[in-house]
Amino acid sequence: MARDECGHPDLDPNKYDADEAVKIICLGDSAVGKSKLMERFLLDEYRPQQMSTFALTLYKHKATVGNKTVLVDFWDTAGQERFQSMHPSYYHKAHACIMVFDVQRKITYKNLSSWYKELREYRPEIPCCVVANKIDADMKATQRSFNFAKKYVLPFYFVSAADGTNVVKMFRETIKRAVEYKQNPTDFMDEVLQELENFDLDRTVEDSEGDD
Ligand SMILES: Nc1nc2c(ncn2[C@@H]2O[C@H](COP(=O)(O)OP(=O)(O)OP(=O)(O)O)[C@@H](O)[C@H]2O)c(=O)[nH]1
Ligand SMILES: [Mg+2]
Repeated sequence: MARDECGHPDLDPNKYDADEAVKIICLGDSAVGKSKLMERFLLDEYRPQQMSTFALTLYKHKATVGNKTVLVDFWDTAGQERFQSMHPSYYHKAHACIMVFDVQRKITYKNLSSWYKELREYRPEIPCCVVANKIDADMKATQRSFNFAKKYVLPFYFVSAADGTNVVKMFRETIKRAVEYKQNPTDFMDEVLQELENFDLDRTVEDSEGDD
């Protein structure tokens, strides 16, 4: 696979006429609705059939944050029945994470701690949010309290991929946080990467100025 200057295969903002590029990953047990949420946001479409994600699906999306055009790479993978580790490359250089559970299946909420633990092993500092999906099927769920998000001070959303409740809001806020993180990383390695990217950009500008 071709690698670009940011080190991501295909995540080169110049190629897509964007000012910035971010990678957002999605975690959670199988069948919690990760793929349906992406479909709802990206295609404004919801097909109710069950089809588990096989390996990896990548979606590209152009967003606007402030006055900047942002290229977003969404990574969607199958959540598996029991918790199993993701391949480290899934986490590699991610700028934000969406963690999903199904309000109708308690086990998927319980398993958030395993997902979160693994996320923090690879990406200790990136923004992460917790998403309670399928509230259309259980409206009472919104009255229950889910303390996981409070415990780790993470934004929390009640959503429905089926009827669209809160989906756009959740994705937009996550994209914004991903961009903020990329521009002001708090993880040492990410700071270095951002410096290198800025350095490359400066050099490109200087090079093109030299051409005149
Ligand atoms: N009622 C309801 N059902 C939903 C909602 N979102 C997803 N589903 C259903 O839940 C099932 C699983 O959805 P997927 O999006 O495929 O789940 P996933 O998390 O991507 O699953 P894996 O790819 O196996 O990890 C499908 O049958 C969907 O129709 C929702 O908001 N409400
Ligand atoms: Mg899926």
